[in-house]
Amino acid sequence: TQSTRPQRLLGAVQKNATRGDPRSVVKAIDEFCRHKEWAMNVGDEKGCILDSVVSELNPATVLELGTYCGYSTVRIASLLPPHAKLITLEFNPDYAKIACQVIAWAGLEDKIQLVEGSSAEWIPKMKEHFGVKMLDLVFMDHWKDDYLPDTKLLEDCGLLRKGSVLLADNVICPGSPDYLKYVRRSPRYKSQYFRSHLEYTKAEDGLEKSVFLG
Ligand SMILES: O=C(NC/C=C/[C@H]1O[C@@H](n2cnc3cncnc32)[C@H](O)[C@@H]1O)c1cc([N+](=O)[O-])cc(O)c1O
Ligand SMILES: [Mg+2]
Repeated sequence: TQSTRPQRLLGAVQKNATRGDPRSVVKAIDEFCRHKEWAMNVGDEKGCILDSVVSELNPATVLELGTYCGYSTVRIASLLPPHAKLITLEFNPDYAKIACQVIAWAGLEDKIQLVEGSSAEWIPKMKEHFGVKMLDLVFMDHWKDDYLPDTKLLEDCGLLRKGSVLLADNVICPGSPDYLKYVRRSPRYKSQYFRSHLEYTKAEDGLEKSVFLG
């Protein structure tokens, strides 16, 4: 039977990356996507912006929406301090299976909790189920139409505190216009656009970093 692109991406990790070395896993995926098959990872260029936001924030609790193959999951988790936790939500079981193996190859299972399920279902369960008090960082990279409703859900569930950071991928391409308008207009956020390019291409894209002001 035919393999899927995520399966081929995992194969490239297992072939070219060193077990337990997250940076080699990130590199292997970027090489695969740049030279073999494009895939919707945040990628190396926007990934550097992601790295700088994570490193500067030094978050204890991170939520990622949309794991896909686990590229940004591994990228973020490799920069977290010792007792920090990253919870990542993925509702496609096939993608979740691949991401789980990519995370294991990177040796980051102890820092990452991969949950197979939807943001709508699991955001309201964050506190009771994971003992999460507040989220320091939310990385949004799931369906672009869900960025805004999920942001409002995070607010309503009391998961954001003064200083919590929302970092959204693809605010230009494919774009999330309603989300962008909301965070840029709302007095409750201080928003900043980091201009970059769509992963592995020359098209414009960027990340929007929005600090919740409480
Ligand atoms: O469409 C894009 N991303 C959508 C990503 C979606 C991923 O998040 C999961 N998901 C969705 N709602 C969910 C709710 N809850 C959990 N997982 C969820 C999907 O199963 C998928 O794994 C995209 C597209 C391009 N592009 O150039 O076309 C570039 C990018 O960087 C992109 O991120
Ligand atoms: Mg993306």
